Amino acid sequence: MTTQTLVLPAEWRDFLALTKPRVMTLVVFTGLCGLLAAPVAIAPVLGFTAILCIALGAGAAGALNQWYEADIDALMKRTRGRPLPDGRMDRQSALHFGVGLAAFSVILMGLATNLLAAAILLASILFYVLIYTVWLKRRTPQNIVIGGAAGAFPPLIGWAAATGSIAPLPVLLFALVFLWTPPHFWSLALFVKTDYANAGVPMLPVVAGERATRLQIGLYTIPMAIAAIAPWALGLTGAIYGLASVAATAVFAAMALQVTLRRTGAEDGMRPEKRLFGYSILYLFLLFGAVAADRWVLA
Ligand code: HEM
Ligand SMILES: CC(C)=CCC/C(C)=C/CC/C(C)=C/COP(=O)(O)OP(=O)(O)O
Repeated sequence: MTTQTLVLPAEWRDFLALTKPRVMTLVVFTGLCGLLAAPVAIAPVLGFTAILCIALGAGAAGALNQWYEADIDALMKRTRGRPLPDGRMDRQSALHFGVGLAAFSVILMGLATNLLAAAILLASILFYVLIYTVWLKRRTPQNIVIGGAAGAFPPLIGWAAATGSIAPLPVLLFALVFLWTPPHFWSLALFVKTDYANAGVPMLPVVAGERATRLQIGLYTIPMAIAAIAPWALGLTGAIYGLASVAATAVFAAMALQVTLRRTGAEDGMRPEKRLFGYSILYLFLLFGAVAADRWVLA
């Protein structure tokens, strides 16, 4: 299989895989909801273009991330089937694809909407590729705390595309995704710890151990919950978001508390950790859906 694929040119499916399409659906959704929550109606064609640019920019960032880390991806079970470590694509194609797509997305964003949206899009691509992937990921277990900011920019980009400015609501949505990232990632890291240890990536459970990681999940959930409920508490959103954020955050907090209080997950195959990780994704979909619904359903 590998010998045959080595001589084949990469297929479009491999280029698609390079963009990490599953993770990026939520990134794009938060951008879309940031755009929809803005108090001005953007022309549909421009709104669509802005979201397309976020998708292409996020995809470009994913491709450049895979270009840079083909070596560690080859060492992890979860990632070794990706186009580069599996030998289905050469590194130069991935680099050209990533740089080309990044440039295209930022330029198109600037032309279709405004410079502020284009600048934040460029900053998030650079942040994910340079700050997270190249600089922090292999050096410190705080990699995802700082680097995670990259994934929190899309609501700001969406809002900026619609309004040309930023405001308290998208800043709080940025804070929500920023503070959500540690519990999201560390709950997963608890059950794929061996993979990271094998690849020599200093993720928190590898470096500080399981107990410390569980505690950090619990600790980050507190400011995350405050950021989640703040938009409603401050009167920036309405009842739909208020109800959704309080209910969904209570469930998140209960799950995170369970994970925090356990000493080990050895006896049940890390079921609560897997449940928290899965729910973390649904949680952001729910909250961002509610922000947009509040503006459009109750308008
Ligand atoms: C530095 C920050 C983050 C790290 C290290 C991280 C890491 C991961 C990893 C390793 C996975 C496993 C599955 C896979 O590779 O497909 C995953 C899944 C996922 N992440 Fe994150 N993540 C981060 C931030 C985010 C952000 C900001 C979002 C969206 C707003 C997000 C959305 C998702 C989604 C939707 C999945 C599930 C994908 C699937 O169904 O396969 N992540 N994340
Ligand atoms: C332009 C824009 C909006 C960019 C957003 C990019 C971004 C921060 C996306 C979410 C984070 C993500 C895919 C983390 C994967 O971590 P990893 O790279 O360590 O995962 P891996 O081990 O699966 O490669």
